[in-house]
Amino acid sequence: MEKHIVLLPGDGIGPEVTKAARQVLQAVADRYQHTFTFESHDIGGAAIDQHGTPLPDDTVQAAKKADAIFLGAVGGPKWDQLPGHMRPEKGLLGIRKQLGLFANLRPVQAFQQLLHASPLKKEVVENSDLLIVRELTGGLYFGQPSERRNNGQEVVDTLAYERHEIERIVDQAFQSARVRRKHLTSVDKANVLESSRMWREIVEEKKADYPDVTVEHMLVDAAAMKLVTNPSYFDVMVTENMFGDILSDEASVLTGSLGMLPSASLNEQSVGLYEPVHGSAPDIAGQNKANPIASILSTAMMLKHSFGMEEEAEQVQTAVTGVLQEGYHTADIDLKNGVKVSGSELAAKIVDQISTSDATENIMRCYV
Ligand SMILES: NC(=O)c1ccc[n+]([C@@H]2O[C@H](COP(=O)([O-])OP(=O)(O)OC[C@H]3O[C@@H](n4cnc5c(N)ncnc54)[C@H](O)[C@@H]3O)[C@@H](O)[C@H]2O)c1
Ligand SMILES: CC(C)[C@H](C(=O)O)[C@@H](O)C(=O)O
Ligand SMILES: [Mg+2]
Repeated sequence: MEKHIVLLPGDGIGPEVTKAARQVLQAVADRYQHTFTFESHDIGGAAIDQHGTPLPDDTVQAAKKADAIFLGAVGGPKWDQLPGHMRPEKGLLGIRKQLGLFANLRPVQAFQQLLHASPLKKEVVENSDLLIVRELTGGLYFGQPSERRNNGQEVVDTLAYERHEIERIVDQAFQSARVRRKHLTSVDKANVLESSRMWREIVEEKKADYPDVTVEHMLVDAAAMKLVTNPSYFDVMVTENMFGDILSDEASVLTGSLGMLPSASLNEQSVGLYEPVHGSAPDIAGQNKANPIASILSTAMMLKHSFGMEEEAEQVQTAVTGVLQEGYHTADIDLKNGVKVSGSELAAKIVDQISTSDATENIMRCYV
């Protein structure tokens, strides 16, 4: 198959992890005789420096024509003092909105090899395998007005949704639950927020269409607690944009590092942007310390969700697991008996497994 992939490396560790993602995609193309072509564009702080805007037009145009998009990360202290509309993060929010990427899938699985790397007890983390379905183009991130008023003495942000925006993300979550363990937890703050009460009503209406899925409602504060006390309770969680942002960083603790969590952002045509959940990590940028696994697993999501290449996606996941099994890890993973390597060394080991492994019968079920 021929596929054209737009790369948006961005800032901080973004370029380092994007390089790893590209190497993995190339290894998959070589192994399975696909042709993947790549084209890089600026976004975030890098785009501000080069073009004076966090989201140049040609980046959006290229992304619209691509078969899939990979994004590294945006942001950093260099641009933190810029006004809100000029910040690197606006580039990311802008591309999500312009491509209509409303469905953000964030799978979280505790790898057997890393159970001791979590600050949580092994017995708590074991068997965690959940999917956060985060609404990505509405809610508190995009509602208007969002401004300072009254000479800076007052401020407002707005949590707004139209019915159809909630319906489509809830449908997505039910569909995801259907192909997993058929247990959906809708997370909200219905004891306080009107938007959450409407969200609950819509989930209740939709459940008749998915009789095979068990659905429940949980308040976000309680969900945050249960996520670290009994994470294996959850299968699919669906929630508003901001709640999903916070819960997914919290959930990364189950895996041992934020550097492990991949994501896919899909629109109604299932065009996808794939990115690690983590940010630009300015504290370790340029030191070859960044864990590339979140990005590499994001390419597995791309292979599966945008290209329908299930076997290739499973191969990538098997390679990641294989390298972890051999004890290799980057500095963010706290393992006593492992072998600490740099980000590029870890990526090279994963690439090598993809290229040379003949383990097609021991291939992993693809959780991403
Ligand atoms: N999708 C994105 O582009 C994205 C996501 C989150 C934050 N950000 C931006 O990134 C900047 C930094 O934000 P932050 O520090 O709060 O969050 P962050 O995710 O960049 O980093 C949080 C912590 O996790 C570590 N970390 C993150 N990814 C890692 C990896 N792959 N390997 C090893 N360690 C890793 C960092 O070193 C840091 O200690 C901010 O400008 C923020 O807006 C961007
Ligand atoms: C950088 C920021 C705008 C972004 C978000 O909040 O969506 C990030 O935290 C994420 O999780 O992708
Ligand atoms: Mg986040």
